[in-house]
Amino acid sequence: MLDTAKSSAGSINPFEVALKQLDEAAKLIKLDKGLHQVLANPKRVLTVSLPVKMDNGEIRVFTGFRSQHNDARGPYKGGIRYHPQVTVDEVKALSMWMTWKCAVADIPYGGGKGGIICNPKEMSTSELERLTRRYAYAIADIIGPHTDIPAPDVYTGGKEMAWIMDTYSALKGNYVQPEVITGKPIAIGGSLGRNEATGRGLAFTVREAAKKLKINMKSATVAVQGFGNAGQFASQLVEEQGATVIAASDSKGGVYNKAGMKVEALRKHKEKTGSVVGFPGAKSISNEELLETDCTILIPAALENQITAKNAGKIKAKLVAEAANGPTTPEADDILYKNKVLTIPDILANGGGVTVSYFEWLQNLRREYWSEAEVNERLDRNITKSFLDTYTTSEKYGVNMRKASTVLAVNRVVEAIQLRGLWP
Ligand SMILES: NC(=O)C1=CN([C@@H]2O[C@H](COP(=O)(O)OP(=O)(O)OC[C@H]3O[C@@H](n4cnc5c(N)ncnc54)[C@H](O)[C@@H]3O)[C@@H](O)[C@H]2O)C=CC1
Ligand SMILES: O=C(O)CCC(=O)C(=O)O
Repeated sequence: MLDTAKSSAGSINPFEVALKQLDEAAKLIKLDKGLHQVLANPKRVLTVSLPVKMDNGEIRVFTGFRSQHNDARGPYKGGIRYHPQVTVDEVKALSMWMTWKCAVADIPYGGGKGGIICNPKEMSTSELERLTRRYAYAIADIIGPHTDIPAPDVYTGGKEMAWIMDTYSALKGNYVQPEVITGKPIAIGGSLGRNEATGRGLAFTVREAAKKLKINMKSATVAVQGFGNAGQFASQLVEEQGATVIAASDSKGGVYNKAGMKVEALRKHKEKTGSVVGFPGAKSISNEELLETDCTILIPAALENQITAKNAGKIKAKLVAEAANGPTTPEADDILYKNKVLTIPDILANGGGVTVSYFEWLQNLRREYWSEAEVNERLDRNITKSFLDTYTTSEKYGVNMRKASTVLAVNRVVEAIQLRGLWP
């Protein structure tokens, strides 16, 4: 049953979007009906109530979720999102996209995702710690180093991962188990390069797409929606390839300067003021206007359902590189394809994060530490291959990159299901 509540990203239900994308891929590869059903349903969705004592002494009960979509290729893997409008269907969609993402990256994981309905911006650090530990306690029996390995997502990061690792380790044998979670601070087993990995992977896919489209990165202009972990590093790394960032935004609004804005200066401004808004020399724009900016590369790096049938026809970029999960609806995909805008889909473009999470997990299991150069080289090799695999699939089927990446992923997951014999 579909949840009718709004998600973090508005009124379009992300799970309906994910199901439609699956339907389209299933049609292209003439997928068996039973297997289609298997893939349309997460294997398990856990909802938990999380009582937390707030700083003022009141008890508040939060709701949390963990959706485990498919583990045919390996343990469930995926981040945890804190947002006031998280819904169960959003988490289900995100877990399905994780299954496809890990298959496109060809790393041995399935897909999972978690979320808590809360507003972390209005909570103290100690309230967030009590909430995170309560959540870790509530999901401890379904996560684990070989079953389900969480990671950061919107409004979570190293500190939440550290609390989850600590709570899980204390509960399950009382010895340190860093391999239960990725995206940890370096001092407790995090990997060098993980913090930048989503943006770095995206920049590698942009480099490859620019070659195909014959875009000269030195004269390319960039608009980035969402200036958090993914958006900041993505824009910094495309800037390093020679491009100029002319528009950026966050939840409070956006800024535009035709002459360009240095990413480091934008980051410092956001660090100081809490937003990119008010960046010296730039004019204010809305998040909607940012998407329609006249630029070469558009990087949606915030939430789902930003490019829809309403505004897709107004996108002027030649290339859309999706750092966010689910920023484009299927109707908008068709419009962009018709208008010859190349979209590097989320499950390919932002796969750098989970790929380096995989490297972190390997390092933890072996109690090893890799250099940042080694992490980045491996990421480059891996994501470049995924880009080329997807591009070849899109040519083979004559479809856009989203359909190609979903077909590639579904074929890989189905092969694993069939070999293992996991029939319904
Ligand atoms: N962090 C990671 O490793 C990965 C993140 N992603 C995806 O990237 C996207 C962003 O995640 P992170 O950067 O990790 O989160 P974050 O919490 O670091 O940053 C989120 C940013 O989005 C902005 N934002 C929130 N609502 C917005 C709105 N309505 N319009 C414009 N901006 C808005 C926030 O102000 C913030 O700057 C999400 O879709 C996430 O699922 C995907 C793969 C990996
Ligand atoms: O690093 C990971 O395990 C997953 C990150 C994530 O949630 C995502 O790719 O959407």
